[in-house]
Amino acid sequence: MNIKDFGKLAAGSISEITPFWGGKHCFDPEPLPPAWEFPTELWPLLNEAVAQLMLLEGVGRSLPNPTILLGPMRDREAILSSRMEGTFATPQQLLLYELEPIEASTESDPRNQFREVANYVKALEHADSSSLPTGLLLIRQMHERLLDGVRGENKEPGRFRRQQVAIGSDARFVPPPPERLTDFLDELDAYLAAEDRRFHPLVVCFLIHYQFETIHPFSDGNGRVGRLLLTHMIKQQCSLTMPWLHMSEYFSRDHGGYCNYLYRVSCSGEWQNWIEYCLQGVVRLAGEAVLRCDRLRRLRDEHFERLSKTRGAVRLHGIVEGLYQTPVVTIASLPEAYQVTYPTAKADVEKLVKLEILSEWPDKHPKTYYAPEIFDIAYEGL
Ligand SMILES: Nc1ncnc2c1ncn2[C@@H]1O[C@H](COP(=O)(O)OP(=O)(O)OP(=O)(O)O)[C@@H](O)[C@H]1O
Repeated sequence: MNIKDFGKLAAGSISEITPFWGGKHCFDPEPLPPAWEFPTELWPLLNEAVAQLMLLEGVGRSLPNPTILLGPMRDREAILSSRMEGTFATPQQLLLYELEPIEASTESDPRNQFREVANYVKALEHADSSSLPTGLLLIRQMHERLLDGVRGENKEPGRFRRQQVAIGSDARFVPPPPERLTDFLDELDAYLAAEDRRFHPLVVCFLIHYQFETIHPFSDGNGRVGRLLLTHMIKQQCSLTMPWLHMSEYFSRDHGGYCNYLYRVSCSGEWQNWIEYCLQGVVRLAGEAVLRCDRLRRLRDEHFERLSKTRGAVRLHGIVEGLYQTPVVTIASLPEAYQVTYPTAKADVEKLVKLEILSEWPDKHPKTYYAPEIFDIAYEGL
């Protein structure tokens, strides 16, 4: 860590630590809230971000079935947040792994990565269904789910770190040492539980995201858990009915830029730039999510229109609705989910293929079908 980067306006202090591969200095952040005032020139952007978020909430709430939007958004978040940290799965690999999770046999087996991405989805779902307040216990549970069953050293699911870490192979940033972690985490926990009326709740989420990443409480998974927490906080702090907004898609468009904004807060207290950058992301992503939702809703109407001309439409409706949650099925996966016999499930799939709602995925055994039109909208650009 280049301590010359840290000036008088730094959002914390540099201190000496026991030398390790990343040097002999670390950064101790000041507890939240920062000694910074939200500037009047950011009000129009904040208003626009909140308006876009509320529009997304309205569109989401008006959906006949919220999974139309939530399923694809969760998957996109899991894929992109993991990709930022070098864990890769394509949408196809994620969906097929979820359909049939086969354990990885070695650390280098790519199924390890598919599992981590699938775990990310589970961690999002866990946070959403948990009745725990947003605090350290929930954060540990998210970490536990994220790294559950993943092979590799230093994973320690659900445990705060007991060793020094550094960010980047060049140790560009060194978080506080493990012996001071409890103090920093207790302060963060207290801030999470408090209601800070000095800042808009949406702004509070981004202050906390910075603080969490700067403390870096785990030996692995900090980037992803920080962004899982961010999704959850945006829902909670902004009183959304569902976690509609996920920020990784925005951060991943310029990973270096995102990390630089975080770094500049530490070095020179550049809260304004960080918050402005995040609010711009909210405007952009919420707008994109509204459009995606609109396209999925119109496609759903069109699918139901196609179904209305077919016998057995009521049962097929249920299957098609399920495709908006997960656009991939095997015949064998249907009988239990829809209380039908295997021959009925087979006939249903054949009807959906005829209606061009399902297509067979090439070279898959057992035969696997997916909904190409849903897939293209849900995973566009991934
Ligand atoms: N200068 C910085 N200050 C604070 N946080 C930062 C800084 N630079 C990057 N980060 C955060 O740290 C994350 C990466 O940290 P690191 O490489 O240690 O990941 P990790 O703990 O292995 O987590 P994961 O397994 O999710 O990658 C980034 O995605 C970003 O959220």
